[in-house]
Amino acid sequence: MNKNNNTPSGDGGKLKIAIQKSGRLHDDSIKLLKECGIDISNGVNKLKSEASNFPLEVYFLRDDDIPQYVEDAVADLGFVGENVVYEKEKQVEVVEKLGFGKCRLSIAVRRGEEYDKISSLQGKKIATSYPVLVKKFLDENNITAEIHEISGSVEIAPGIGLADAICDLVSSGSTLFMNGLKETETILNSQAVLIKNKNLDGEKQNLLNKLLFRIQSVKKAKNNKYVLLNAPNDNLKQIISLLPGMKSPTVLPLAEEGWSSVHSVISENEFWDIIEKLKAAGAQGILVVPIEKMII
Ligand SMILES: Nc1ncnc2c1ncn2[C@@H]1O[C@H](COP(=O)(O)OP(=O)(O)OP(=O)(O)O)[C@@H](O)[C@H]1O
Ligand SMILES: O=P(O)(O)OC[C@H]1O[C@H](OP(=O)(O)OP(=O)(O)O)[C@H](O)[C@@H]1O
Ligand SMILES: [Mg+2]
Repeated sequence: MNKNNNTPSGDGGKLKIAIQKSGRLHDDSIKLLKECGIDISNGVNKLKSEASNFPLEVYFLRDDDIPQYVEDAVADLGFVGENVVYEKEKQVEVVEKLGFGKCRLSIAVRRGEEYDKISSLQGKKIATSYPVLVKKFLDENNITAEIHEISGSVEIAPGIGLADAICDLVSSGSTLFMNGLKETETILNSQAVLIKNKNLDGEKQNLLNKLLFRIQSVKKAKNNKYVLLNAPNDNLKQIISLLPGMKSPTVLPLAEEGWSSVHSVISENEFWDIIEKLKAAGAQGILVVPIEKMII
């Protein structure tokens, strides 16, 4: 592998990003690039695509292979789950959490089985596709157990006598439930992240900074709502004090005397709390609008 081909002369200075070809992260990865204003054609069975309006080339790969490709500078960047990044232990840098592909890596045992604490795993056989992370977890807790590596359908293992316990990804818990298992320990909380090669040249780092700026603007917008409301002037001060806004709320007079229209931005976390207080303070006609991009 020619590691020097990530120079401006090697590939015209284009950033190369690896995303999952198909599976849980594929659609959200494409969607995020789109929301960043990057148009890529995504034809069926196409393994490589070029953005028409950003110097970016997209490779569609199995998610397990992405950290290796990024370490080797075959790709400069990747969108991949933290679970895969930390299992593969490749020399890559995690740049940004992306807010999708949220799940956890958990130990589970048969529902009827007694399980008090981690020591219940002592001497047991654990089936998993994450041997590195499971070994680390067991070592940290001074547990000796046998790890049996399998590449998929992990939840079936206890039911067919292959193992006493499993360690696999969980989100809704329905796969565990349907296989008669109960979750007993979470060993990692995971979401999709942006990873980068550790030796990007200056030109590619500049492009990455541009992409990152767009990603952060999209993420911020998703975490905030634009709120418009009518406020009686008598209570205007109190209502304004409840609203953070990007600098401070916008206040405009309404046609009806004694009333103002107030516009502001509220973060998702404190949204319902603030709305309740606004209502109590006399705000009326509250409209909540999604924000597409947020640049501070
Ligand atoms: N149930 C889930 N909910 C949310 N995110 C998940 C879930 N399961 C997996 N993920 C995340 O999505 C990633 C891809 O999951 P997927 O099941 O598509 O992987 P895969 O079968 O290994 O795909 P590939 O064919 O690319 O190897 C996981 O590594 C994890 O980060
Ligand atoms: O808690 P849940 O919401 O049920 O999700 C958990 C399941 O999701 C993932 O598999 P996926 O459905 O992606 O299929 P795969 O095993 O083919 O990768 C994971 O490996 C679990 O089996
Ligand atoms: Mg995979």
